[in-house]
Amino acid sequence: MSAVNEQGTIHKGLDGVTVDTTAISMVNPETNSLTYRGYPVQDLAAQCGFEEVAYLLWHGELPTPHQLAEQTDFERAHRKLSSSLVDTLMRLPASAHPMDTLRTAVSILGAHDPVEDDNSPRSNRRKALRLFSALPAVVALAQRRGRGLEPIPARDDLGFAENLLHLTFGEVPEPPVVRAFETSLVLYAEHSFNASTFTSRVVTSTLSDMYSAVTAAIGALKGSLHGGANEAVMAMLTEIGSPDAAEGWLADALAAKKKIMGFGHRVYKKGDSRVPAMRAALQDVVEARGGHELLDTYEALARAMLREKGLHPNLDYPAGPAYHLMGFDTPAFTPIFVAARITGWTAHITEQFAANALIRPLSHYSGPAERALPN
Ligand SMILES: CC(=O)SCCNC(=O)CCNC(=O)[C@H](O)C(C)(C)COP(=O)(O)OP(=O)(O)OC[C@H]1O[C@@H](n2cnc3c(N)ncnc32)[C@H](O)[C@@H]1OP(=O)(O)O
Ligand SMILES: O=C([O-])CC(=O)C(=O)O
Repeated sequence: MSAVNEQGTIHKGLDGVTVDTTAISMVNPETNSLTYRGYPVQDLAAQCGFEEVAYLLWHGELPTPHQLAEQTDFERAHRKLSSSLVDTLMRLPASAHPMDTLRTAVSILGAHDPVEDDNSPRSNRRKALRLFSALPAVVALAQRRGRGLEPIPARDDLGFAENLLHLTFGEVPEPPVVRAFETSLVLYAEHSFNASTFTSRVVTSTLSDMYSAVTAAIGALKGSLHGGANEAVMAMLTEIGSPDAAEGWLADALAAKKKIMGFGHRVYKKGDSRVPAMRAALQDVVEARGGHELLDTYEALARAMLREKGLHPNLDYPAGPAYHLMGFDTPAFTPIFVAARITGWTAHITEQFAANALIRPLSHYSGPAERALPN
């Protein structure tokens, strides 16, 4: 929504404002499409591993086998968290949300990086890979801790997605579940100037460091209007309970002026480009694991929402129930989003450093006119 006053147009929420260029991804709401460096995201999800997509986002091209092997060697060698980091994370209050654990972990990783203040492209490339490598162990630690379990060691014979699943569950699930999980990582990896990515670019624009920018981005992603919606979707579907209850539940929620989690989007108005691929991945998980009633509830609510509000699901809508059926506890959902989006965030931080301008918008003052202090 924008409003004009004597000081110019106010673009509340920066709605519709183009603030910079990016060569990383393109969201096209007219065609409901999303490309990473020119490649349609659904093609990447179908044909590429998450590590290749990470390389593409960082470097602009898909890797050669040699380039991928180099990246994989680094990633597998840096999966282990230091014992002091594990001790600190395990001492956080049991009530801490896993997103707080992740935010703290990134902050500590920054404090322990010996060249933290060097913002050269080479150094930032190393930092991005270091975060990418370490985050699965933090995601898994947070979920296991919630279940009263100790962390377990990474397996360096497994790919990124399989290793994250192994670290969480102590075993690698059946191939359809692994594929569905990897699809979700590819779909979650990048989405232009969304709120958390923009946050990371704002922090970067002051010439701060990558760890600070990522720490801030995690905070922005946690909110339920952004990444936190995948957790809120699961809470909502659980509360609805059955397909028959969806219509009545929605009528009550809309009458109470509630936002329905997992629906609507700032940019897409005709449907989120990533939903068809994630809906298919959810179907695969249901076929492998059961959950037909949950899927029917999902469909019943989506139908009612389209009819009542004309709103389509966003990526968080299928991702929430898919993660639930894979066995993740709900508070692990947004942390998984972080483990995927670290690729997009760090690509944007690097792009921002390469052509930086301090991000500092204006505001229209609406407080009292200038006045004298009381005597
Ligand atoms: C990966 C991601 O981050 S995707 C986004 C995840 N977030 C969610 O799923 C949370 C639920 N969705 C929403 O809150 C919104 O759709 C947002 C925040 C994603 C986008 O919001 P905006 O672009 O600011 O649109 P805004 O909130 O102004 O909505 C426009 C209208 O649609 C309505 N609307 C939009 N989304 C919803 C929703 N999920 N439930 C109910 N009404 C909605 C608004 O109430 C508003 O109606 P009004 O004009 O009568 O007041
Ligand atoms: O683009 C947005 O505003 C939110 C979103 O879908 C994402 O970050 O993946």
